[in-house]
Amino acid sequence: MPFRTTVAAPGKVLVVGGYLVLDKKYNGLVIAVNSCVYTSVKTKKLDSLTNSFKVLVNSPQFTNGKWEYSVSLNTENNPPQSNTVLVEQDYTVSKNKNVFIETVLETFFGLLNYRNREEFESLKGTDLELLVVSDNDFYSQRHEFVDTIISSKKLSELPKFNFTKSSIEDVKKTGLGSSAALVTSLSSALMIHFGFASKQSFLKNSGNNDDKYFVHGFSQYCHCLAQGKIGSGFDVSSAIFGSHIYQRFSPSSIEIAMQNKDPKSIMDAIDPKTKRIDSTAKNISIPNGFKLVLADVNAGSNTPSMVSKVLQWRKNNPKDSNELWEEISRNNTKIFSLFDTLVDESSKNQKLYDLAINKCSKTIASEWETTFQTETDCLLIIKLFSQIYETNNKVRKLMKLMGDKAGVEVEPDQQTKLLDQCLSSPGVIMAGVPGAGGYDAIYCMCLSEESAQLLESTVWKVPEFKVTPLLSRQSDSGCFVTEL
Ligand SMILES: Nc1ncnc2c1ncn2[C@@H]1O[C@H](COP(=O)(O)OP(=O)(O)OP(=O)(O)O)[C@@H](O)[C@H]1O
Ligand SMILES: C[C@@](O)(CCOP(=O)(O)O)CC(=O)O
Repeated sequence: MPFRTTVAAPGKVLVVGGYLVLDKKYNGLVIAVNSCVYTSVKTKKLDSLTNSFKVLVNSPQFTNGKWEYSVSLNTENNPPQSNTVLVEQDYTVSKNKNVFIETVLETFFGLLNYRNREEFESLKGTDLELLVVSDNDFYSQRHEFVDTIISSKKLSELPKFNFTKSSIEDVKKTGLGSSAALVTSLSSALMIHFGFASKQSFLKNSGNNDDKYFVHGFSQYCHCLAQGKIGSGFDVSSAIFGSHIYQRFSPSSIEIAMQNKDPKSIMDAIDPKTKRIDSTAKNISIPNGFKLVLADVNAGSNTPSMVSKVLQWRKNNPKDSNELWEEISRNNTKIFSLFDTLVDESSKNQKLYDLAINKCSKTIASEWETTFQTETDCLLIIKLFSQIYETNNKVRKLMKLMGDKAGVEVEPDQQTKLLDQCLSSPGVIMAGVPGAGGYDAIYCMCLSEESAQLLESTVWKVPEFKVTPLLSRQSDSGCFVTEL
């Protein structure tokens, strides 16, 4: 067993396919970002043997960021439970539960005991020390600044893994999927540390493999169990596999395991050989030069209630909702195929592609075709850029319409105003509310670093919009082993 195992798992942005990705018939574009949650697992030998072993979790960015558990065999005899594992929190250390950490630990040590009782028993006389830290973008850093307008330069000068001065329960999150990244990094680190998966399978850019599939299934199961519901799972999928076109898994693939919670049912569900967890992660490249920029808008939204209202509307209006979702899906798919076409065009003629990027990054998207109609050499590429801009705006309108019909502010009017302003800034090709939408976040896709900086120094500085930039950018990588 290694001395210490550390895994980083990225946060996410669901750029295309919000809500539709809940239905296996549709898919979505999820982009992994370069902000990660890191979990480090260390085994500490003790001098004495005890009847259980301790797991000590430390999340130093939070005022109450410590949880302690004792792990032992369940000695209940009515009915006999000798093959189950007990994970009991020591509430003198922290009175609050961390359901995501506890669920992963219970599930993991149940599998460890199921695989090899002696190995489980051998853990007595050791402690397991877990360190969990997250890149600053996962949590609002507004507490560090007195002025309301916060620049990315000031954010970049903060210490890494900055103390939030808040409890984990009260911290304002930014929507990057902290629980999915936590569950994935913790699950991966434990599985590698105890030999359920190989370190080699999780080297950066190691590609997809059976070990990743296995840890993906385990992480999806734990995340759903901890949340008490089965979402689409796009966030755990991108935490494992990075950016891709995601199609959800069948909820039935983990329902029995979630009911029984026994190691055999769990292993049956997540076994890489049977591929019962039938989600797909199709690689997609973000076209050269496209820069994803994110911002936290100082307002909140309640994703679960938004999701339930939309699904209720869909249930009550099957014909209308199917027609609308089919139209949204056609446009989503058009964006995916335009991305692929642009990737081909840039590989065919990088010089011409870069010329088109250079021209369009200095002009507002609505004027590209008229401004450059005589630029015959790169006009094809410019028309492709325009199609992405127009198609994404069409998707925005259709998603806003869906929200109006379902009584959900998917793209509230004030977000519409902000997004339209963003698209009036030179070089901004796409803008939208990611995932479930609402008031709390926006993304933009810019054609150059300069256009991203201009956007931040103009539109995002308008006090009315209450925008705080995030530092995250798109990343190619899913979770990977690293050192802290
Ligand atoms: N660094 C961390 N250390 C320990 N637990 C964490 C950490 N980050 C997240 N968590 C766990 O994940 C929970 C947040 O999950 P929740 O489902 O509320 O948000 P989320 O949808 O993942 O949020 P967001 O997408 O905004 O990041 C926290 O309450 C905590 O239990
Ligand atoms: C609305 C939904 O499709 C996406 C939610 O995305 P986010 O948590 O708002 O980033 C729900 C889901 O896919 O589980």
